[in-house]
Amino acid sequence: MAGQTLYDKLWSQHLVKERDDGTALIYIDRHLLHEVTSPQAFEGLRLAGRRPWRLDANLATPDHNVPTTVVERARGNAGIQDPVSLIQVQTLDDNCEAFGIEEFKINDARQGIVHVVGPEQGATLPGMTVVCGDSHTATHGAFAALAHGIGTSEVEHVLATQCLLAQKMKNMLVRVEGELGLGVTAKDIVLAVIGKIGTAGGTGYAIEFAGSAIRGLSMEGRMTVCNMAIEAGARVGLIAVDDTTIDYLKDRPYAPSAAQWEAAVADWRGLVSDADARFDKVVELDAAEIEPQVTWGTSPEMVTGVSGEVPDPEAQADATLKSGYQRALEYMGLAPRQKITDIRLDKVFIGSCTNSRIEDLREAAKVAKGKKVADSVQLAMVVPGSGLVKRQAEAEGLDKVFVEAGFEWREPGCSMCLAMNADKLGAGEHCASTSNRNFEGRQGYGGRTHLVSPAMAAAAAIAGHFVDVRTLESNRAAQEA
Ligand SMILES: CC(C)[C@H](C(=O)O)[C@@H](O)C(=O)O
Ligand code: SF4
Repeated sequence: MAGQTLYDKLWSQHLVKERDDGTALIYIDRHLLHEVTSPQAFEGLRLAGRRPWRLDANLATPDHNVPTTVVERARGNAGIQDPVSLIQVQTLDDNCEAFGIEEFKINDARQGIVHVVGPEQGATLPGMTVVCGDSHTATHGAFAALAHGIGTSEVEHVLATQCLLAQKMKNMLVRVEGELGLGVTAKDIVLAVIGKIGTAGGTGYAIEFAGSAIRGLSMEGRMTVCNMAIEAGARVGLIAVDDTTIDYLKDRPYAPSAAQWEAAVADWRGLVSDADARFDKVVELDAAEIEPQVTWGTSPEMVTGVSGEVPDPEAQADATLKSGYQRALEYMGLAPRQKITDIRLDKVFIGSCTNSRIEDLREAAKVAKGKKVADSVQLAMVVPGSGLVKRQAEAEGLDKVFVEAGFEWREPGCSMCLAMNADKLGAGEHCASTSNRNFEGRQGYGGRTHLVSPAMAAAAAIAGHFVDVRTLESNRAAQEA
């Protein structure tokens, strides 16, 4: 028998029962909750007279609907101007209180985007099944956890039973070998993967990311990669356990300690695909060939290297592709063959569960240090992923670097990643954004999103248009030498 993939191992370790038709019941170790997808689930429990099955498996925090300005946040929930957002956040608080679920409320220092908070607390651990009513739960797979989004009715089911009806996925291996160029990051890797396989390329698969370029990433970088597996169509992204994983988790509040830590680590070491494991599909990329990526269209697969240009729809032989490109260029207000570096920005957003961790902020600050945001950029904002990321960044003086350069330094939340709170793009505005989705209206009605890495976003804020961050990096390297 062939060896097992990491996904196969995680699946079989959590399988409660599998039927002949392929439907299965799996056990869920960790359930994360936020205000958008939990209200009806709690209501369902209430109507059925049920209680959560295992309280300590649950952890909640509001993120999508929270305001991010200091003034509003100082007022707690009362600072939420939008009535619907206020109801959502207040309902989460009330439900967690009523059912006894731990919640990091709006002004708890540990509050933040649920996918930043879980790993930061060590609430996400290798070998776990992790679910949340949120598609970017794929992020947690960076820890060799089987993690994916679920719908609201499933949130209720998990709350009530700690189990989930699931179907086994196929196995895909995305191997990225070699060394990344200066200034090229995890975000560029995952955008390049999506550019290569498309937004439906991973449908039905659990993607394991492997190869020397992936092993060389920090946990922050690995989370960025797995975060966007869903944008490649795969509900699950995974990375095997190694020393980087283990070092990150040591002494985190929810991680095991003392003798239990040693036992856990011994166990976690086995969370790798066997050498003879078989994958249904294998995709390979050469890290050295990956440029800083910029999306030009209205889907993450509409992406190219910064040295490239907007494609010409007329040059597409495929009729569907041609009309898709035409529509995207029209919405984005871009011309065929326009150089990527000629795209001018109105706003810059550094944040979201893709890129709001400490390393992301460090990379952006490195670029912004001693520079000024271009006059033509109306708003450049940095939104840390959690209160603890914010605190760490302030301890390192990153907030000062940003503020001196003309960026706004905000309170943690999903912010301008999606138009569910006060931070929005106006119609027609171009935004360099470190988030993960760029479809029409994602950041505000008529808004035009360009997905990039934190360093690329910071560089665009300074220049007022996209610039190749590698030229800045090589300048700096030359100066330091
Ligand atoms: C609101 C939530 C259900 C949604 C998701 O599932 O991903 C959001 O987080 C997003 O990024 O679009
Ligand atoms: S930061 Fe964006 S992608 Fe992440 S959970 Fe919030 S809205 Fe979804």
